[in-house]
Amino acid sequence: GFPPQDRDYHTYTETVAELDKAAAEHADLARKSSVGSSAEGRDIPVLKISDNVTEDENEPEVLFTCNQHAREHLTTEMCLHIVQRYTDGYSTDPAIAEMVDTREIWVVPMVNPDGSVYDVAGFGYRGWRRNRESTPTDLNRNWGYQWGCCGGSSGDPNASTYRGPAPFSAPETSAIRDFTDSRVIGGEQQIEAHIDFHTFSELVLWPYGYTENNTAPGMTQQQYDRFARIGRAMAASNGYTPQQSSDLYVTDGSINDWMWAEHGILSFTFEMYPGSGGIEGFYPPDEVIDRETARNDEAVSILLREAGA
Ligand SMILES: NS(=O)(=O)N[C@@H](Cc1ccccc1)C(=O)O
Ligand SMILES: [Ca+2]
Ligand SMILES: [Ca+2]
Ligand SMILES: [Ca+2]
Ligand SMILES: [Zn+2]
Repeated sequence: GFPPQDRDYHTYTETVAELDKAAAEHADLARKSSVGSSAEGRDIPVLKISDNVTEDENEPEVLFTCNQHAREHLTTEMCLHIVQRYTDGYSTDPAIAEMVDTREIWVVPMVNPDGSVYDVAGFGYRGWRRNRESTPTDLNRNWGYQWGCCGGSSGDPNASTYRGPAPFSAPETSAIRDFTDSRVIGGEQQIEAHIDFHTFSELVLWPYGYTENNTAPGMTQQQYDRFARIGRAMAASNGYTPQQSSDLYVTDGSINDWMWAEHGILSFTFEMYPGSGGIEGFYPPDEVIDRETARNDEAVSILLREAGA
């Protein structure tokens, strides 16, 4: 578990309990289900938030994924903050109620539960990034669009950016893939927009990551411009720096490239607080959780509104 001075961070067990609590306290708005299991057999839960939550209504759907990278624990808090805000806030905030009534929101607070558990299981933080397969995979290099194409990942099983032996070889990425594929109804992908939360550097990133070109097959200038416009609007609200992800460095097999190219989902990465630092940047004190999760409230609202536009 977390050390006493950081006890406000949620462990896997506490995260699952939070989702169960939200579903129990707001049975009309929130329902927990599973997208599958991790390498070590942990359930990977997803919470759906919407009015008439047991009905699949014809409303734009939006996905939030967190904690692909084990040590990036602030992202789990970000997803749990979204859960809390859009359930508890329903009865008090008309803008929240409007979004919950007219969208279907999916939240996956822990994509990589095994890695998250492992990172805090020792006598101090382990700085762990990948999953906990026998040969650990960097989940954010294991997605199947342009997998391993372009020097944006490693084929070395010992490397921190090891892409795995094949696309979707990791149970965690294949679980989220299957869930996303299942949201194609009548030939139409119901999910319109997505944010994958990471730490750190305070950035809003959009695809493609595999190429430094702004346009490429499956990304026209108009589509790029829409990513940039929305990315810049979100960054203006939280003070992060907006850029194409390959402006940072080239990555291949990232979640964003697959979500966009495969499903046409407006998919962003947020790199949260802090803006800079060394390994300690992955472990901000729990005192910053409330401030640094609420910092993204407006950006989340922007994306939810854009999904219905
Ligand atoms: N969180 S991080 O330190 O691993 N950085 C991310 C940054 C990133 C995220 C999505 C596409 C390209 C790059 C990574 O996957 O390398
Ligand atoms: Ca503290
Ligand atoms: Ca609904
Ligand atoms: Ca629906
Ligand atoms: Zn990350």
